[in-house]
Amino acid sequence: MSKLFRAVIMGPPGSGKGTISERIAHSFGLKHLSSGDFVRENIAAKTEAGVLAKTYIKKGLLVPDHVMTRLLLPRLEEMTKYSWLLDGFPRTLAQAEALNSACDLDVAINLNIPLETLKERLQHRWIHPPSGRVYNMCFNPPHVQGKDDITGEPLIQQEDDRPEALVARLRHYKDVAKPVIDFYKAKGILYTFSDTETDRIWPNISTLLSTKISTIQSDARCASTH
Ligand SMILES: Nc1nc2c(ncn2[C@@H]2O[C@H](COP(=O)(O)OP(=O)(O)OP(=O)(O)O)[C@@H](O)[C@H]2O)c(=O)[nH]1
Ligand SMILES: Nc1ccn([C@H]2C[C@H](O)[C@@H](COP(=O)(O)OP(=O)(O)O)O2)c(=O)n1
Repeated sequence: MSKLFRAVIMGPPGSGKGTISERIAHSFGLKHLSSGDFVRENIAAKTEAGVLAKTYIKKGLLVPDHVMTRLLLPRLEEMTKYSWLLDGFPRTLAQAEALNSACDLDVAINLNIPLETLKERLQHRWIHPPSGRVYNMCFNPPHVQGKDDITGEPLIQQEDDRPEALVARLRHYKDVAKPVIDFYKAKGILYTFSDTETDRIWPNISTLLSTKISTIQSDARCASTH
């Protein structure tokens, strides 16, 4: 049995984590685990964690570590038989340490995107909440403005994408992201990609994952023959 591959993708709001995660899932057959979708599911289901999370998100703040970890780790336990890519978690050192105690990671992808690019992207982001499909009027617009391509249902703009909420989130993100980046750099698994366009970053990420995944699978084959 080939060894499973586990990765996380990190970056500030609007950096393209979801967009690139979908491409990775499609190209490499990894399960895309979106922490943001898990949060929104819990909010919609009015779970205890969801109700608590909503109070923080409305203020443009991150959900507290113990709430995110309580929400996330049980979902990872359901995925022990799969290779996956975790999107948007960890965002703090405490979350990274909690994840590290639960499983080993092969790669941590870090997106380093300029502030002005993030603001521009999120002003034009529209989503279809039931499916989590993401659009952008400049990058990947829907066929019909304001309507989801698959269901025709209305698209919305997220509350925490508003410029005033975004400024608070970006400031907070910068404060909490550095220890996480240092944590993965120290483990030798951090790979940072800097650009303003996803289409220019994607080939480099694809090359990295092709190399890493084939190395893991060839090591697993060698181990099974010895
Ligand atoms: N113009 C432009 N928009 C992009 C590019 N890449 C992604 N987008 C759009 O920018 C917005 C943010 O991309 P996401 O993939 O949602 O970013 P994210 O990091 O998952 O964002 P959060 O879920 O808020 O953390 C979306 O509307 C994307 O369609 C790009 O290269 N250029
Ligand atoms: N580790 C995490 C992941 C998401 N959240 C919160 C922050 C966001 O407002 C919502 C939705 O996350 P999502 O990844 O979709 O949004 P952003 O990347 O923050 O733009 O959940 C969090 O507080 N901590």
